Formats: sequence, structure tokens, C-alpha cells
Amino acid sequence: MKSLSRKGISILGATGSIGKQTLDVIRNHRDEFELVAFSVGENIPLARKIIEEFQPKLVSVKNREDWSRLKSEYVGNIHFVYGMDGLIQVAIHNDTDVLVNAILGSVGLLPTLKAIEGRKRIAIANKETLVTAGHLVMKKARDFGVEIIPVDSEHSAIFQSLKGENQKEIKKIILTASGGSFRDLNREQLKSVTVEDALKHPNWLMGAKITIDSATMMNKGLEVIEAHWLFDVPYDQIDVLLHRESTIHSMVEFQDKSVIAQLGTPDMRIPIQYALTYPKRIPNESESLDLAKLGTLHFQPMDMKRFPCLQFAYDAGRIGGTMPVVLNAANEVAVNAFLEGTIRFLEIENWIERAMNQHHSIPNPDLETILKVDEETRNEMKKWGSKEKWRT
Ligand SMILES: NC(=O)C1=CN([C@@H]2O[C@H](COP(=O)(O)OP(=O)(O)OC[C@H]3O[C@@H](n4cnc5c(N)ncnc54)[C@H](OP(=O)(O)O)[C@@H]3O)[C@@H](O)[C@H]2O)C=CC1
Ligand SMILES: CC(=O)[C@@H](O)[C@H](O)COP(=O)(O)O
Ligand SMILES: [Mn+2]
Repeated sequence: MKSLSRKGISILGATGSIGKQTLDVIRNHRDEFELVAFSVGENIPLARKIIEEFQPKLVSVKNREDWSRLKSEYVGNIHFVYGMDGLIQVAIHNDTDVLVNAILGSVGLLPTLKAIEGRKRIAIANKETLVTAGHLVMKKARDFGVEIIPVDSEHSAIFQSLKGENQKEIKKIILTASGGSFRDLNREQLKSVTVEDALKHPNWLMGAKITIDSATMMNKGLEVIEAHWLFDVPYDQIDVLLHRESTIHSMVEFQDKSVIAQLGTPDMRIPIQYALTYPKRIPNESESLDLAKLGTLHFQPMDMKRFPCLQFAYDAGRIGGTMPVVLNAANEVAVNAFLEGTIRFLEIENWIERAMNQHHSIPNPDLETILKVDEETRNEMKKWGSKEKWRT
């Protein structure tokens, strides 16, 4: 039986960067939280370690073969599931109080919708889900009275800055952007960058896909759309500001020109923990922000020509309908191709632009239309480019 005094936490994507940091938060607050269920993709060795340490009730893996192997290894009280049905079972487990959606990509959409129907509070890191179907997710959350608490550092900052405020009094949201791994390179220099260089984010240690998204500025583009849905703010009232240090995680300017910001060291365990304890705050082992040591903070306006992916995201958001579905799917496919070494860095933006140019947006799409457009975009893009690796 689940303990009555502890919150039951379930995690989609427990083996990823956010997933592992969520486990850290649970590990450091055993009196507050218990891990009920989790999903992994293909990292079975880490899944075994998590099972042994946390003894959850339900574990989901991506593939049937892994499910079959784990089932025979652990004969006892742990229930094993797999595939999309497995993700959904994690999302709606009876003992879940908070679902941490830390899976990568729009595969997180269906489990999110099911969790809302199951009236689970959702701590959402998985921005691709909100980009793809923000209108469906937020409407369903309102209909079912479910709270969606942001984990993404910028959105957690905005959420915290808005606490106790009147949402109608927002003048603008200011998302901060580090500039990513190539912030000091010009477009000419971007032609020859490598995957290894792209994976060196200046401030945050994150999964591969989001680190590339930071370097192309698509991460900020996805975050603009994410902010639009989470806070119900029009695109004209969402700005992006280059801020090298990632110390101010984001800000809100109000009608009276007051600006409220949230600051902290770049440590994702802080917003993850807040999403789990909200509206409470509890102590942790994270480092305190030392502004005197930092001395100076830097700010620069965003150059859309240098970072066209950010412009694509604003365009897709403003066009609306299925265009953000295409933006996201094209980005997922292109980043994957770059990570596999079959396209170069600047081809990521070319592929996204091409996919968007080929698409006629369908307004106010339902779930079926979204899934269809997502699949069609990925299938179309399979025909592009060579399978030859350009890097050794
Ligand atoms: N990392 C960060 O600091 C931040 C991340 N985010 C967002 O959080 C989400 C996760 O990011 P991050 O943790 O960096 O990503 P990672 O790549 O580190 O982790 C992704 C997780 O999802 C699992 N996964 C991937 N594809 C599938 C699939 N098809 N089926 C089942 N499981 C799958 C992986 O499993 P496995 O490895 O076992 O195969 C892994 O557990 C993204 O949406 C990202 O934009 C937002 C803010 C900050
Ligand atoms: C930690 C986090 O929330 C990331 O989304 C981070 O913001 C990436 O940094 P930039 O996109 O600002 O480079
Ligand atoms: Mn972020």
C-alpha cells in the first residue's frame, strides 16, 4: 500500500536528464515522496538500478522484448508493461499524486491527455507535447480541474513570478536564453560545427536533443509556444532576451512596468522540486545563488536572422492549427539526423523551413488530425537527405 503521508510520484522518462534529477529529488526527500511508477525507453540497465533502489509498483519499457526479459527477472509485486499502453498505465496509476512528464518528444502527448482524464497533477517538462497540442492539453486540464505545473526552468520562473498576480495585468513575458553552444559563432562559422561541439551547452547539463535545440535556438522557440499555452498570453506579448549566465530564469513585466523575475543557480532539481511540492517550498542541497561572486549579468537583444529557428517558431505559433505540429515533428526528425551525423548543423533549419513551407495548416485540429499530421511529416522527411554519415 502507498503511504498516506507521502506523495506518490510517477515519472515518464525516468532514465533521462530530467528523469534522473527527479529521482534525485525523491532520493533526497524520502519522507515527502515515494516513486510509484516509471517508464524508460531502452536504457534497461538503468531501469534495473531504479527498480532495485526504489521498488516501484509499475515499470514501463519501450519494447516488448525488454518487457519480457524484465518480467522473468523480477517475479514479485512489480507489474511490467510496454509501449504506448505502458506509458499510459504509468500516467494513470492509482497511487500517482503527481506525474512528472520527462519523456522526450511528442510521444508524451497521449499519456498526458490520459493523466488529465485520470485527474493527476502533471509536472510537465515535456515541451513538445504542449507545442504539438497545447490547445487540447490546456482545455482538457481546465475541464477536468487538473493543475499543470511547469518544470521547464523559464516556465517555472514565470509561474513563480505570477503567483498571487492577476494574469490579465501581464504586459509581457520575457523568456531568457543562454544562446546555446554556438552563441559566439557567426553564421559562416556554423557551417562546419560538429555534433560534439554542439553538445557542449555553456550552462546546463541536459539530454542531447534539447542541447541541440538550445544551439539552434529552437529550444527558445518551443518555449515561446509552451509559454503561450501555459499562461494564455498572445505571441506579441512574449519576448526573448539573450542572457548568457542563465541566472535570471525568466521575467514578467506587468502593466505598471514592474518586473518580477525568478533567479537561481542553473540546477533543474530546483524547479523539479518546486513542481512536486507546490505550493509548498522545502529545503534542499542545491547551491545558493551568489550574486556577489557572479558580479555582472549580461543581456543582449535577440537577433532573429542569426537564429532563424526562433522566427520559425513564432511564425508557426501565430499561424496556429497544425503548423506547430509540423514545426515540432520536423525539428525532432532533423535534430535526430544531425545527432546521427547524416545532416549538418545548418541543415536542421533548412529541413524545418522546407517542412513548414510544404504544409497547409489545418485550423483547430483534433487529436486524430494532430497525430496524422505528425506522422505524415515524419514519413515525408524520411525521403530527404542521404543515409551517408558526413562525420566519422
Ligand atoms: N534536460 C533538461 O534540463 C530539460 C529538459 N526539458 C524537456 O524535458 C524533456 C526530456 O528532456 P531530457 O531529460 O533532456 O531528455 P533525455 O534524452 O535525457 O531523456 C529522455 C527520456 O525519454 C525516454 N524516451 C525517449 N524516447 C522515448 C520513446 N519513444 N518511448 C519511451 N521513452 C522514450 C528516454 O528513455 P531511454 O533513455 O531509456 O531510451 C529517457 O528516459 C524534453 O521535452 C526536454 O525539452 C525541459 C527543460 C530542461
Ligand atoms: C534548463 C532549461 O530549462 C533549458 O530549457 C534551458 O533553458 C536551455 O537553455 P537555453 O535554451 O536558454 O540555451
Ligand atoms: Mn528551458
